[in-house]
Amino acid sequence: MRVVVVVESCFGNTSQVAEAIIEGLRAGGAAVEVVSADSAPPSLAADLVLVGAPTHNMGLPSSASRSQAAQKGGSAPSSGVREWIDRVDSVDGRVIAFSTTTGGLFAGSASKAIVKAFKRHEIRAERGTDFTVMGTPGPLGSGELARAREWGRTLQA
Ligand SMILES: Cc1cc2nc3c(=O)[nH]c(=O)nc-3n(C[C@H](O)[C@H](O)[C@H](O)COP(=O)(O)O)c2cc1C
Repeated sequence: MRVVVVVESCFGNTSQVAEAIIEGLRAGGAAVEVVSADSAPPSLAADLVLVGAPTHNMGLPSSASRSQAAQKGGSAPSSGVREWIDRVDSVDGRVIAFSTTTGGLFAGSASKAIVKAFKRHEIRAERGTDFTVMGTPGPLGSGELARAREWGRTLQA
């Protein structure tokens, strides 16, 4: 199985989750390529395309929210998953979204926003799993990396 993972991250937590998912996928024999959303190509073809981002303001990061992340010590990529989806021509393969969130009732979810954004481009994406961070810079909640590895393993099926 060939997998492409498109990821955005300001403080590194979503990237860590992506790496753990990839470990799980590779343990099952998948060939996995990871690409940063700011340099992802407009057309992708794979058996599985995973798209992950941190939750900002209950949805996908924007240039304004990335600047806010940078003010809090994170990095601010010039563009991310939101802009990549806007310039996507085609994605051939099953698409599954994941995200990191602080959790709770009003946290929102970037994975939900990813599914909606693809829908606007008439591309079907499924909502995968959200992983919990303990605060804006992280760290990830206890056990979340193990859960990400396990999730990666199940995606192999
Ligand atoms: C500007 C900004 C807005 C945020 N808004 C939310 C939010 O609405 N809901 C939430 O769960 N987390 C929110 N967060 C926390 C992020 O989810 C957290 O920083 C992110 O998951 C960490 O992932 P990263 O290390 O990959 O950037 C926000 C963070 C920033 C910087």
